[in-house]
Amino acid sequence: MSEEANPFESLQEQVDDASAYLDVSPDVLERLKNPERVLETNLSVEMDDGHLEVFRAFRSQFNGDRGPYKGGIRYHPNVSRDEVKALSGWMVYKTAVVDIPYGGGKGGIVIDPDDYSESELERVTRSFAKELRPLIGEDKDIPAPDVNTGQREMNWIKDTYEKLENTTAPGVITGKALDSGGSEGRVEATGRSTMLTAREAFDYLDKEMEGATVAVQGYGNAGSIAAYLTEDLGANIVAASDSSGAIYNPDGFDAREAKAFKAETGSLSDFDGATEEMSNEDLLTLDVDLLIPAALENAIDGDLANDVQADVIVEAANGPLTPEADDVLTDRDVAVFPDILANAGGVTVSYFEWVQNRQRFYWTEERVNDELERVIVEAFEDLIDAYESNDVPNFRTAAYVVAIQRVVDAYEQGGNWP
Ligand SMILES: NC(=O)C1=CN([C@@H]2O[C@H](COP(=O)(O)OP(=O)(O)OC[C@H]3O[C@@H](n4cnc5c(N)ncnc54)[C@H](O)[C@@H]3O)[C@@H](O)[C@H]2O)C=CC1
Ligand SMILES: O=C(O)CCC(=O)C(=O)O
Repeated sequence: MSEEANPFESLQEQVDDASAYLDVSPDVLERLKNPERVLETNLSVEMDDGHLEVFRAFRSQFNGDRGPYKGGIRYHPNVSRDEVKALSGWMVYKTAVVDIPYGGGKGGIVIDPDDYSESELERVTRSFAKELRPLIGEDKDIPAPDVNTGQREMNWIKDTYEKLENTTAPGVITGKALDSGGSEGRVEATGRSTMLTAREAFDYLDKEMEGATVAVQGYGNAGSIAAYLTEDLGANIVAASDSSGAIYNPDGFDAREAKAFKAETGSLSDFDGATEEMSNEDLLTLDVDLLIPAALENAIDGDLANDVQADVIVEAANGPLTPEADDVLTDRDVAVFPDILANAGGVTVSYFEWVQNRQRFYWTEERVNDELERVIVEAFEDLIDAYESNDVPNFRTAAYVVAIQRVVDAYEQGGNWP
């Protein structure tokens, strides 16, 4: 196994690769590769037994040329400054490729939420919200969920912000519960964009989705929903994994039942729809029609990429392939459809949530899903146009060509400000 890639360096390499196909000056390129600012703070929080614990937390505001900074907040022991910088950069190019009026940001706390009670997590989250308060706002920076955060944490942040500001501002954060100003369809939105990208990709590549075999790495919000929506298209989910291991059934299993089993027991192991258990690495190298990495960065590195047998990869996770893996898979003609499009449903429906919050007028789930489908299909078409009209090596570079041009246009149209 090669040395773990630094996600921030991976992002920078992706931007460099695509900029070579565009007329971008070296100084503008520096802007495109580095965050505008990063908050790094220590949260001192009282635990249930009275002792104080300190948690390192970050918020990176990468680029705001196209609108307010936008992006999730992650709770994970491996959160680092460089990871948050990378994730915030990917948000810039994600919001640009689907052409919604946002920049990119991301935050995180170094914490394993499984080790803390709900009241401790609430105090940690409210403490982070207090630190974030000067930076965030409905027109400034709008956080959202990511790994290990969801409606509960978003509601705590909204409540803290509104109390400190003595106002109502539901659009300060997205991914909220419905009763707190959330949007229909947000919970499913990330997986839905992965399904839509896979559907469009199979169509473009003249592949049949009916009966296609699918393996999903990471069976959380993004992965499990991508799995059952792809199953609804006629595909056969044959393997899935979470942090405790992978399950497999060559004849396929019911993706919704697997999700319900994990929700009930906390893991996929012993799910009776599976015929065998396997390692996470074995799942990633299964001979399937479609592989959906939906866990964390660097799931597939250059070494493992040589063993990947899937025909098509659609990335639900952010940054699951290292640049070396990309090179190997490009050489091996494996079609990779990138994260910045394939998981953009989350931020797109976050945008719809924010629009609804600003208008105090709420949409039906059908309207949300129809608008999301329109956005993803149009973005897919833009990506294919860029792929076919530039001599780019793969779909990722094509997506960045589209996205970078939009960010550069917005920056240049802004004129000079010292
Ligand atoms: N939740 C959202 O709206 C969005 C999430 N994403 C990305 O999707 C990915 C997953 O996020 P969520 O589904 O929200 O998180 P989640 O916390 O709901 O689920 C993550 C899943 O990955 C599993 N996992 C962790 N390490 C693993 C490993 N080494 N092998 C296999 N499984 C492993 C966990 O057990 C869990 O089932 C992340 O890269 C996130 O940034 C991207 C866009 C939006
Ligand atoms: O919903 C959002 O605003 C951002 C979701 C997110 O963090 C992501 O797309 O990686």
